[in-house]
Amino acid sequence: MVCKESEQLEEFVEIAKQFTEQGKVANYIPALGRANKNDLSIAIYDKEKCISAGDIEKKFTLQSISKVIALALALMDRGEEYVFERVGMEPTGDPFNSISKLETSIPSKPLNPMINAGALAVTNMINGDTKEEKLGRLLALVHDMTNNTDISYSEEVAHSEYETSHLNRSLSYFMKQHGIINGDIEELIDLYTKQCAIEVNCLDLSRIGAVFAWDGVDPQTGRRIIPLHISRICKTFMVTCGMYNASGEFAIKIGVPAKSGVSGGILSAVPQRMGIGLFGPALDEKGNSVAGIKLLEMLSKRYNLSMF
Ligand SMILES: NC(=O)CC[C@H](N)C(=O)O
Repeated sequence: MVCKESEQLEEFVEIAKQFTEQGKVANYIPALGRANKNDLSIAIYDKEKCISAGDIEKKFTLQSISKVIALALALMDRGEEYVFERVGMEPTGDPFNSISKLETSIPSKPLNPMINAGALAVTNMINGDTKEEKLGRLLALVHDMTNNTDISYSEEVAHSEYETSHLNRSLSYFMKQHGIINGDIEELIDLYTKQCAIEVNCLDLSRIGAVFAWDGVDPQTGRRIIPLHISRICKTFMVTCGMYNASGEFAIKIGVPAKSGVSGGILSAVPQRMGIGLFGPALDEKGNSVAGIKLLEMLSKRYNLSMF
């Protein structure tokens, strides 16, 4: 399906773009620091059509958005009992990379799969004999959800994060000590950084959103990609933890399941209505796309998107 530029959407983008000046691009992963902070683009995908505004061909890495896809795969591979024995279901109220609650939570396990500790534990659960096979299986799921088999990962971004992932290594070693994860930590960090470096554009992201919006079914082809109960779990985590420690405010102001990443991408799934993919690399202090949130807020008000 071709995505058509929409004048109305373009107007919203122009207004939201004014907020990019208030944000900063992430630079703790050196390769992300080169993004243009004034970019803002969006694609909206539903059963009948796709509309867009801005440069929707531009590629960006999934970063934390990959956490929700890895969770779907781990749940398909291992089942709910196994996964939730090792990762909790509660929001943290802390930044995404916080280490503090790992030690103080009882039992000692990451509070949810959307923070880095939980995501590392989830990635460690993906089935496969080698890290290449695990990454291949994750990419295959992304290909199915987007209907785009060209998607791969950015070696540059993966390498850049791998070289600087000291905190993620610490989280992983802590969890290994506590029996939450097993295996070689360097292999896990290699897989996790490649997972985070999977490159998509807004259209791909909107198609992923549409699969979640239609409970695991691609609304275009009618093909089931993720079981209904797993899609529901993923969407629930998107509501409670998807925007890190801004999830509460996001639920009030926008009211749709969403997952953000430090590259500036936001994936949203409006149940039974649309998938939304947007990219705006200028981030607020919590690590969410500042103009992206403004744009979603305007769209939610205008089209009454809140599910609450
Ligand atoms: N919030 C994010 O997007 C974080 C993802 C990033 N790869 C990290 O682990 O730090």
